[in-house]
Amino acid sequence: MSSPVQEDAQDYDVVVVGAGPAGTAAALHARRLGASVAVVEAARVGGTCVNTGCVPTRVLAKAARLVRDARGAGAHGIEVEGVSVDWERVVSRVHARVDAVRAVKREGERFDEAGVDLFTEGRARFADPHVVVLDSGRRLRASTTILAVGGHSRRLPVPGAELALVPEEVLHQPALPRRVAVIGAGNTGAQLVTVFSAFGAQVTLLDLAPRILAFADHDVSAHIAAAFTAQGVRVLTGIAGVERLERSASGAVVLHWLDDAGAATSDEFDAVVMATGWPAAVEDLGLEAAGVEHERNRIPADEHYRTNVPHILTVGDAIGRDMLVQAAQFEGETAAANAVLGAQARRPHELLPSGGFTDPDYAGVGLTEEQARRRAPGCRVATVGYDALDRAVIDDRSGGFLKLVVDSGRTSILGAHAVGENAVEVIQAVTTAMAAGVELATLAQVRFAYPTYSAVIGLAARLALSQESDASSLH
Ligand SMILES: Cc1cc2nc3c(=O)[nH]c(=O)nc-3n(C[C@H](O)[C@H](O)[C@H](O)COP(=O)(O)OP(=O)(O)OC[C@H]3O[C@@H](n4cnc5c(N)ncnc54)[C@H](O)[C@@H]3O)c2cc1C
Ligand SMILES: NC(=O)c1ccc[n+]([C@@H]2O[C@H](COP(=O)([O-])OP(=O)(O)OC[C@H]3O[C@@H](n4cnc5c(N)ncnc54)[C@H](O)[C@@H]3O)[C@@H](O)[C@H]2O)c1
Repeated sequence: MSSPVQEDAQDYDVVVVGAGPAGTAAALHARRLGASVAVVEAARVGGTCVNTGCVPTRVLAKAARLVRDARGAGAHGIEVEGVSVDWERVVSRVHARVDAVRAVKREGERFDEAGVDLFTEGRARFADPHVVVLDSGRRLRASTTILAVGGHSRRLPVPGAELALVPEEVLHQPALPRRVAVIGAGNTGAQLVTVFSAFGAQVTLLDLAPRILAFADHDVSAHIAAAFTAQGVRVLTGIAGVERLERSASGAVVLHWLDDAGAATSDEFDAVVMATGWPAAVEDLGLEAAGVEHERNRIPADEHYRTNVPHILTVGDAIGRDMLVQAAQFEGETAAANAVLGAQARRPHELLPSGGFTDPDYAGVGLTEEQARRRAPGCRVATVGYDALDRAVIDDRSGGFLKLVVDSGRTSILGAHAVGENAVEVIQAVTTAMAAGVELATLAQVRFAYPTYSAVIGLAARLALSQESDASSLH
């Protein structure tokens, strides 16, 4: 498609819109490949992950874990008195840690050092298929544009939704709410539940889906739901819908919903948080002016990250597929190679470990047991409970398990799913083995340092190799 003449526009080989993990990776890689590159960021460099997503959430998860450990210290003979949460200081620490991570990542400086022009003059929107205009009026013309605009939280379209918080607003609250409803039991909602619950709030978790963490392996989802319930969280899955929110005379928020039997129900909360999804930031991007087709929640892309307009690519959360940092970075680099070299690269492999920092942690990689039973008939499953793991017993953290899903010949690992202390790190170790093509028999012979959580991998691999029928376990 030829570009109309724009005398006043600055020319680049590649313009990247959005400087989150996907856009940053795309811009730096395109520059490494020799392109002239501009990156446009409307808010803070680093995007959702470092500024309002993974990093703040992880700081809160650490604080929640400290509260739990302080409350449980008596069992170790250590008396800790008067554990209380100073919300203001928790929030200050979150901001300080975000700044510390930003200082290490140095994204702005890295653009500068690499020779990438960074423009932070507001939002970019297409004027035509080759030109974006910034809020400042600056015009950038590109041979290729990579859209790495990410997504945003959303309020449900129900009356009174403005009374609810979205996740990034939690830190703006002047005080810790005492009664909290979290709507949405995905990764975001589940992590908020652990934080609020550890900090002493009464928490209700609601979801339309029949189970929490609906994308996770069934056993993971069931274990986390049971742990939440044991911690005093009210877990309401399969609700028929949220109807409306109102302000009560006392200033509380009244949430009205239809329960799993369709009956009208309501309760009062000090805060209602909507963690109900993450649509792509397509509003006001001028996609129509560029001829880029999009859906309400995402910008569709082919396996090479091209939109329907071949010189406009899209990566990261905007595609609405994996929505994880570890996916965004790979996608950014792959799209940059396709943009600059005219290559037809795809993502290197399908393995994408992920997890959440709830109490207990959960994580997974590859096929869930349900997926494997559909796609790989005869597959086998070996589950080892943390109660068979010395380190977990030593630490008195024996709730949890590692499940390995292997092929019918007991050669390849198809998936791994864990709940419990250090579950995310355990799954990362299995992912490394899977990515290296390590066979089950080799994994079973790996020596694991004693006493470690990752030793559960060796136990599960040996169980998977030895068992005559599947689904036996060391629980
Ligand atoms: C609460 C929370 C916790 C999370 N925790 C984790 C975790 O632990 N691990 C994990 O892997 N993932 C986590 N995620 C997901 C992770 O943050 C995203 O997958 C990742 O940030 C996606 O990167 P991205 O570059 O595609 O988008 P983003 O990081 O959202 O970056 C997009 C950027 O584009 C900018 N932008 C948008 N439109 C325009 C425009 N028109 N002009 C200019 N700039 C624009 C935005 O300002 C933003 O900076 C979490 C998400 C949330 C919400
Ligand atoms: N630790 C991590 O890796 C991490 C943490 C947070 C977010 N993320 C990623 O960010 C993205 C967004 O996550 P998220 O949890 O915000 O969204 P999500 O889309 O993953 O989950 C939203 C949940 O809200 C529920 N929901 C939607 N409408 C509802 C309604 N009307 N009533 C009740 N429930 C309703 C859905 O059933 C779903 O369970 C995901 O892809 C996620 O993987 C990752």
